[in-house]
Amino acid sequence: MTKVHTLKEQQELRLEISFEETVKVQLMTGTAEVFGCELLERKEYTFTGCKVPIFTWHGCTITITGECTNYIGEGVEMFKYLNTHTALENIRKKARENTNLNGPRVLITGPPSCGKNSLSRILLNYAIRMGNSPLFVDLDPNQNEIGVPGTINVMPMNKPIYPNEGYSLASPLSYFFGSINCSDNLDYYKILCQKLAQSIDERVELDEAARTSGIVVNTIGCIEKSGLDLLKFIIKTFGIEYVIVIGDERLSNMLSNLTLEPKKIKKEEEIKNEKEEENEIKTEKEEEKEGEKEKETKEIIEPKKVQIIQLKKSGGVVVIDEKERKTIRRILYKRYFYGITQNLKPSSMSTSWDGLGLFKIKYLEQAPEGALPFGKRSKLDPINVKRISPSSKLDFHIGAISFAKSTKKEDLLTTNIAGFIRITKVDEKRRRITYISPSSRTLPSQIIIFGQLTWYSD
Ligand SMILES: Nc1ncnc2c1ncn2[C@@H]1O[C@H](COP(=O)(O)OP(=O)(O)OP(=O)(O)O)[C@@H](O)[C@H]1O
Repeated sequence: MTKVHTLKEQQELRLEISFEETVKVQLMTGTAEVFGCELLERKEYTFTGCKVPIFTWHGCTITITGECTNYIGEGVEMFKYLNTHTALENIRKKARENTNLNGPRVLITGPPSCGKNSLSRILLNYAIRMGNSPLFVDLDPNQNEIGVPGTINVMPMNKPIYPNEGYSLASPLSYFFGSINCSDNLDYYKILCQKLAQSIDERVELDEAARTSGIVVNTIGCIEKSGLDLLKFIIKTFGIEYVIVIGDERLSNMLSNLTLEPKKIKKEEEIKNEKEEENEIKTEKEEEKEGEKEKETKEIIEPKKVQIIQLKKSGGVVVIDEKERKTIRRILYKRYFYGITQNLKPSSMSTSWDGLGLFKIKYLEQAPEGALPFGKRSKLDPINVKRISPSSKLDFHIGAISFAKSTKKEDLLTTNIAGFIRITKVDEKRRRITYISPSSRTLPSQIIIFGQLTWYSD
């Protein structure tokens, strides 16, 4: 059954489509966008198992074919989201004009299901529409938008995130945490965040588009106690200058006094040399310029206050319960192995396990602080990995193919990942492993790391 919906300016048609239904959407007249990505007129978009807001700035007519819950709401928050984008765009403009300045480093936080991921998409899409190539950092191992669950990732974004396709899995830089909960090993999670942040700093140094476009960081929804400490750690590690807090004034307050240590400090010697070079008699204009330069250097050296931007949750955001999250994670694995539109067939391969290096990350139970004498930390190493022998216990496990150059613990745990396989069968008698992989080529590395991730059904 096809239904026509007419939207007035700044209204939003909100669709809630179950995993069993498929719904087709067509923009017939006017303009409309989904999470900031414009819909093309008359193009048919197919959605299944998701919540989709179709927003219009100036009014439109849309047809919906298929069964779903839907209603029209006022997209009042979109105006504030657009204002936020405009402010970020101004910072990018300044970065393009002045190589001493960088594009904005933005982090989005708030309680679970408040619209963090949706706002990340909106800000990324608006930035891309203006010709920027921001880096998108997804630090949520529970429901990672870029990679599979259990990973944290960064990806340069230079084409829109299409409404029914999500993020292309083209070239993310992935680190394998191996669990969907950061709290399973906070120390290890933090080390991976540091590695990711370091890679971003290196990229920003070399890539002009990344330098001026900045980064957008999506975080986990845990904001109490250790979650709050983790959030502060992430803000410092990634040098976040702008924190967008959705729908939680208390959190805004808790983050309000954060400062960043200066990253770029000009060495005294450098400054002295620059001054010596310019020891000629100066005109008034030159002196003025010099004053500005000194001010700039000073600004770089002084700790910078993190700015908090408080935004309201959109009226359309839907709370996702644990059962639905589980289904979404299964879909994310399926998307990895079967392609975004799930029309690819992964290769089923078999290999001898001789020559393979199989490792498992250990998630040690850490002694609660209260159980230790005051001021003492547990002596157990919280970050560990051990070599394992293949056994049928590995069936259905997700294995990360590591780029590690050695089997030293540090290399295994902190090297980025080439991709993933899912073990389908371990034949202990014949010493062979059967697995599926999105690529039919031989494994790019013999080192495979397992965590706690399994995927049972296709
Ligand atoms: N305006 C809207 N209308 C309808 N659905 C929406 C709207 N905004 C967001 N949603 C849906 O609400 C759900 C929750 O939003 P989102 O995933 O952005 O929240 P989140 O804070 O990132 O969640 P979490 O961090 O807990 O995983 C998603 O399914 C999203 O598609």
